[in-house]
Amino acid sequence: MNSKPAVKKNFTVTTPLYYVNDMPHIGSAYTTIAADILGRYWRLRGEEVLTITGTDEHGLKIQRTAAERGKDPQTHCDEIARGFRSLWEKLNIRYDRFSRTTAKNHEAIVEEFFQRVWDNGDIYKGQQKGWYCVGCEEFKEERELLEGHRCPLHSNKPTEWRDEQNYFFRLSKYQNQLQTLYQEHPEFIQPESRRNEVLSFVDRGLQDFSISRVNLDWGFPVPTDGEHTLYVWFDALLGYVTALLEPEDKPTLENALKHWWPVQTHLIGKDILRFHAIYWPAMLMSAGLPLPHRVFGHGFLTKDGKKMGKSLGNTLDPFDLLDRYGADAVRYYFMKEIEFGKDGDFSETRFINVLNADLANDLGNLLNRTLGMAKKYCQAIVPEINPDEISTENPLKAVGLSLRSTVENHYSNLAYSQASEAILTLVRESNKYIDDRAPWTLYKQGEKDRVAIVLYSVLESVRLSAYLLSPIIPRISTAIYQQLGFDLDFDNSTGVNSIAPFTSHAQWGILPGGQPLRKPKPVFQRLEAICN
Ligand SMILES: Nc1ncnc2c1ncn2[C@@H]1O[C@H](COP(=O)(O)OP(=O)(O)OP(=O)(O)O)[C@@H](O)[C@H]1O
Repeated sequence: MNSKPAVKKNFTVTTPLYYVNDMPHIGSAYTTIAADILGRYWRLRGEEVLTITGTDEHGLKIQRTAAERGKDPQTHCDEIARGFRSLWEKLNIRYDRFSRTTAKNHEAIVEEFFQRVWDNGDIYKGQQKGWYCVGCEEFKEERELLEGHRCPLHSNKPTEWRDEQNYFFRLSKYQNQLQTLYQEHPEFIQPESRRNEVLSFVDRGLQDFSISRVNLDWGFPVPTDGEHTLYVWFDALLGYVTALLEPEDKPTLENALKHWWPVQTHLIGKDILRFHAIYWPAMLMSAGLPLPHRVFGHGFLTKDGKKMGKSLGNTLDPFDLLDRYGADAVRYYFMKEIEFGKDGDFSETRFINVLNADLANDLGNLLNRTLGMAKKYCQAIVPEINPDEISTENPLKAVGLSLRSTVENHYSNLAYSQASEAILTLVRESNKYIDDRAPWTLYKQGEKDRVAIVLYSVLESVRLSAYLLSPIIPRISTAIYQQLGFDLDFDNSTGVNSIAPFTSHAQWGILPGGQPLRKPKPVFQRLEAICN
C-alpha cells in the first residue's frame, strides 16, 4: 500500500474545481492567480508543467440553485462554467485543462476508482444520522455548529437533519497511515498552521464518512446501487484525475495517471483543507495510488473580518475590478499585499496606493527615467560594459547576484509576497543608486565611463526585476523587456525559454552591451480611484 508522495519529474498544479452555485468571485480568482503564478514560474525554469482548474457541478446545492433559477441543472452548470472561463481569460490565467465533473469521461474514471475502493473492502452500507449543511455539502459535527444547528460558514443558515441509509468510506482504517504520512512528509500539508489544524483533527480520531446520498438526482449513481447517488466530494476530487486525460485517451485510470500524476501541488483555500489533506489521501491509499506531493491551504480574503463567499454574497466582483484596473494590477496586489497562507481584508485605497508606489513609481519611473538618460548620454543603446568588471561593491550588483536564489526559494514556497518584496528591494536600491550617483552631473564632468557603469547597472537591475516578476505581472514584464530591446512575450513561455532561459536571465549581468533600446513608454499608468 502506498503512503508516500512519489518523486516528481514533471509539475502539475491544481486549483480547486469551483462549485458552480454562483459566478466566480475574487476568492476564486485568488487561488487561480496563485496557481497560475506557480505554473508560470515552473515554466520559466523550463520544467514540464500542467495547470488544472475547472468546476465541480454535482450535488444538492447545484440542483437547488438551478431550480431556483428555473433552469435545468446542466444548462445552469454550462452558464456558470462559461463565467469561470471568461474570468480566467480576463485575468490572463494560463491553464492547460478545465475539468468539469459533468464531462462525459469523468463518470468512467469515478466508476473505476469506486470499484478499486470497493474491491479493497473500504465501502459499506450504514445509517447516517446527522446535521447536513447544504452550503458546505457536508455532515457537521455538533461542535462545528452554532446554537440551533446553524452553520457559521454559511450565514448562520440552519443545517438539515438527516437520518438515512448511505454508503460509507472506511476513513477510520487509514488513521495510522495518514499520521505516518504527515510525520514522514511534513511538507505534505502547508503552511505549518494548516498542518497543525489537520494533525489535531486527525489525532482526535477519524470517523468513516458517507459517500452517497438518497433523494438526489443530480450526480452519478453509485455503481453498485442505482438507488444511491455518489456524494459530490467523492466525485469532485476525482476531477483532478480526469483532467489528466489527453483528449484522445480512453477514460481509464491507467491512461489518466500515466504521465502527469501525482499532482505536485493542490492549491486550495483553508475551507476545503479536510477534504484534500485527509479524505483525498485516504481515498488514494485505498485505491492503491501514489499520493500528491503537497496540499497548500491558503487563507481567506475577508470583508469586515468574514470570509467572502458566494453563499454569503459579500464578495468583490473581479470582473469590475479588472475592467477598472487591468489584470496585472489585480494579480500583483493580491499576491504582494496579502501574505499567502494568512487572511486579508481588501481596501481599494490600499490597492491604489500599493500599485502606484510599487509599479508606477518605483518600477515604472525607474525604467522611464533610465531609458531617457540612456538616450541622452549613450545614443539609446545598452552601454558596452563587461559586467564581470563591475566592482562587487556596486550596490546593485551585490543585491542582484543574490536575488535569484532568494526569489527561487520564495516562489517554490508560494511566498509570493516575500518574492515581490525581495525584487522590489533591488528596484528601490536602483532608484537610490541613480540619485546618489547623479549620472547627469557625471556626464557634465565628462565622466562618461562612470555614466556607462551607472546606466548599465540600473538597466540590468530593471531587466532582472522584470524577469523575476514575470510570473506575477507578465504583461508589465513583457513591456519592460521589449523596451530594453528584447523581442519576447512572457505570455508565450516556449518562446521565453529559448530566448531568455532561466539559467542565464535569472542572473544579474547578462544584458548585452550594444543592444538597441526602444522608446520609453509608461509600463504602468498611475491609478486614480475610479468609482462606478
Ligand atoms: N474568501 C475567499 N478567500 C480566498 N479564497 C477563496 C475565498 N472564497 C473562495 N475561495 C476559493 O474558492 C474555494 C472554494 O470554492 P467554492 O466554489 O466553494 O467557493 P465559495 O465562494 O467559498 O462558495 P460558498 O460561499 O458557496 O461556500 C476555496 O477553497 C478557495 O480556493
